[in-house]
Amino acid sequence: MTNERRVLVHPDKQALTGSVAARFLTKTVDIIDDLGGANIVLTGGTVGIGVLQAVNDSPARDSVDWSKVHFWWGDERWVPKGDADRNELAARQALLDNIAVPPGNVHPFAASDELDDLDAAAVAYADELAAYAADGARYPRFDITFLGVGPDGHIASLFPDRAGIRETDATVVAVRDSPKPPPERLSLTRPVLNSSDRIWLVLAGDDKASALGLALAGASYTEVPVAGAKGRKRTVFFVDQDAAAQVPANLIAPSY
Ligand SMILES: O=C1O[C@H](COP(=O)(O)O)[C@@H](O)[C@H](O)[C@H]1O
Repeated sequence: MTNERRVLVHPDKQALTGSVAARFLTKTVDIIDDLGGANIVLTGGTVGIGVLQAVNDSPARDSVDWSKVHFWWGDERWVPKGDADRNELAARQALLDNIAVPPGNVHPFAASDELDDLDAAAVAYADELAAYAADGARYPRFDITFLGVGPDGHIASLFPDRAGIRETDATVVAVRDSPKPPPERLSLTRPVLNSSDRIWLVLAGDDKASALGLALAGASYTEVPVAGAKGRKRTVFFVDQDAAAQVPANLIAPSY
């Protein structure tokens, strides 16, 4: 098995989200068969939530034993629990509220009306990760990590030329200077994201083409964070044609 990065191009965003949803359902069933359970890291963003909606709409949705799946988040915006900006809320509305996942298997970051302090929320999530880790580890084995990608190349809440993307010690960072609103956020760090067996990046639209092209051309991950995303076994970019506009043809794998 190779862990080279692959780019799978789809005609449009709807085809992309449907295809990723189908793969996700099949792969999750396989992971549960092999390992007894699955840890999935979710993303916010338009395509990430579109994938969850497509999973929800799939006739195969209930082929997964959701009681064996734990859901985590790669990042969260520091807003109140019911705020429309919250990645957790969007994921719950798109999928999690509609499947038989036990509440204790869902691991959201704290919200700004639950804890006073952003640093305390980062520590709380680091503790939650550690509570589900194998002996001696600081976070669980992650099977699939979804990442959206911003037009500036950010992944999770790790932004270009900010401290978070350089962090290699902490598992969770408090972000206070996000160039994309809201400014305060929480994020897993790059080593934790990259510990995942599979990273599935999901992005669509011509505003993402430059970041994707630069990342695949070898840009520095401190300048284009998506360039530094690499899973232990697989790293797949699921993109639409618009986002793929600057991807070298030799990197595009057949997707069907
Ligand atoms: O703020 C965020 O943005 C990115 C990408 O979002 P998109 O709407 O441009 O696809 C997302 O991956 C991240 O989780 C989120 O907090």
